[in-house]
Amino acid sequence: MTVMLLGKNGQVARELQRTLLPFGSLDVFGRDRIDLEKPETIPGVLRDAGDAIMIANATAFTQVDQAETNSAAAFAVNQDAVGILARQALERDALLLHYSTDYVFNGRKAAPYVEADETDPLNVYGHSKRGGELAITGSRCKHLVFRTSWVFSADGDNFIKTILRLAHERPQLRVVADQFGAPTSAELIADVTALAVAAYRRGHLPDGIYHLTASGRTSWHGLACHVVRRAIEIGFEPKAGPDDIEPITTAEFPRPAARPLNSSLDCTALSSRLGLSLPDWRVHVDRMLDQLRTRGWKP
Ligand SMILES: NC(=O)C1=CN([C@@H]2O[C@H](COP(=O)(O)OP(=O)(O)OC[C@H]3O[C@@H](n4cnc5c(N)ncnc54)[C@H](OP(=O)(O)O)[C@@H]3O)[C@@H](O)[C@H]2O)C=CC1
Ligand SMILES: Cc1cn([C@H]2C[C@H](O)[C@@H](COP(=O)(O)OP(=O)(O)O[C@H]3O[C@@H](C)C(=O)[C@@H](O)[C@H]3O)O2)c(=O)[nH]c1=O
Repeated sequence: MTVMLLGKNGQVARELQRTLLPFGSLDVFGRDRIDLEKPETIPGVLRDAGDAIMIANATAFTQVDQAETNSAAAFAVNQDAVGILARQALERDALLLHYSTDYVFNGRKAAPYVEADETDPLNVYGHSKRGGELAITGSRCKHLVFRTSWVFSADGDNFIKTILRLAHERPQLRVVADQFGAPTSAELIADVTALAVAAYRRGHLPDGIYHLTASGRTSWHGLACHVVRRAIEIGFEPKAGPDDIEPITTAEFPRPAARPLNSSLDCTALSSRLGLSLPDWRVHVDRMLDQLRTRGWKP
C-alpha cells in the first residue's frame, strides 16, 4: 500500500511525512525526482514508481509576488501539474489529496467564506490555484482538497519568521492592518488531513473542497504584534517591540500582487463532519515560537 507524497521540504509536506505514515509506505517525491514545472514528465516518473492508493500533493508555486512575473511557472505547478496528478489518481483509482488557498477569493465578502462562495482571485497565484482546483473537480478522481490560509511552521519560510528577523534588524516595522485571516500551522493541516482521510475511508466524508484553518481571525499587523510580544516573553531580544509596529493600510505597502482584504474561511463543513474543534490561531503560533527558541534558532 503505497502513498505517493509530492513535496519533500515544504511546510505542509514535512508534516504530512509524519501524519500519512499510518496509511501506507510513503514514497516521497522532492524536486529532485519530479520537476512540476515540466508537468509532461509526471506520468513517466509515477509509472516507474508503481501503484499507489493515495497521491498527496503538498507542492505549489507559493511565491505570490513572483507569480505575477513568472505566471508560466505558477500555472505549470499549480494548475497543469495538478490536472495530470488528477488523471494519474483516476487511472489508479487512488485518492488525491491537495491544498488550495484563501487567495482564490477576492476578499470583498463581509463574512467568512464558505466552500460554495464564488471564487474571484485577485492575483496570478490565486488564479493558478483556482485552476488546480477545477482540474481536480473536473476530473472525476477521488479527491479531498483543503483550502487553507497564512501557513507557517518552524521549518519553513513564512511571515512569522520574516517578522522576527525584521524585528531583530530594525527598531520599527510597518505592517498592513486591513487584511484579515487565520494563521494556520502546517502541523494542524497535516493532523486534520489524516483525520479527514480516515473519515473518507469510513464513508463519513464525501469528495470535495473543504476549508481548513485555525479558528479566530487577525490582521497581519495583529499577527506581527502577537509574535513579537510572545517572542520577548520567551527570551528573544528584538530591537522592535509590539508598540514599534506601525499599523498601515494595504495601499501604504504596495506589492506586485494584490491580496484579499478578507481571507477568513468558514471551516464548519469539515469540522462538523469530523467532530473537531479547531484551535485558536494563537495556540500553534505560540508553539512554533517555543520550538524556535528550543532549537536555538537565530533570527
Ligand atoms: N504557504 C502559505 O501561506 C499557504 C499555502 N497554501 C497551500 O498549501 C500547500 C502547501 O504550501 P506550503 O507547504 O506552505 O509550501 P512551501 O512553499 O513551504 O513548499 C512548496 C513545496 O512545493 C514544492 N515545489 C515547488 N515548486 C516545485 C517544482 N517546480 N517541482 C517540484 N516541487 C516543487 C517544494 O518542493 P521541495 O520540497 O522539493 O523543495 C515544496 O515541497 C500549497 O498547495 C499552497 O498553495 C495555502 C494557503 C497558504
Ligand atoms: C514582510 C511584511 C509584509 N507585509 C504585508 C504584505 C502582505 O500584504 C502581507 C503578507 O505578506 P507575505 O508576502 O509574507 O504573505 P503572502 O505571500 O501574501 O502570504 C500568502 O501566501 C500564499 C502562499 C497563500 O496562500 C496565502 O494564504 C498567504 O499565506 O503582509 C507588511 O505589511 N509588512 C512587512 O514588513
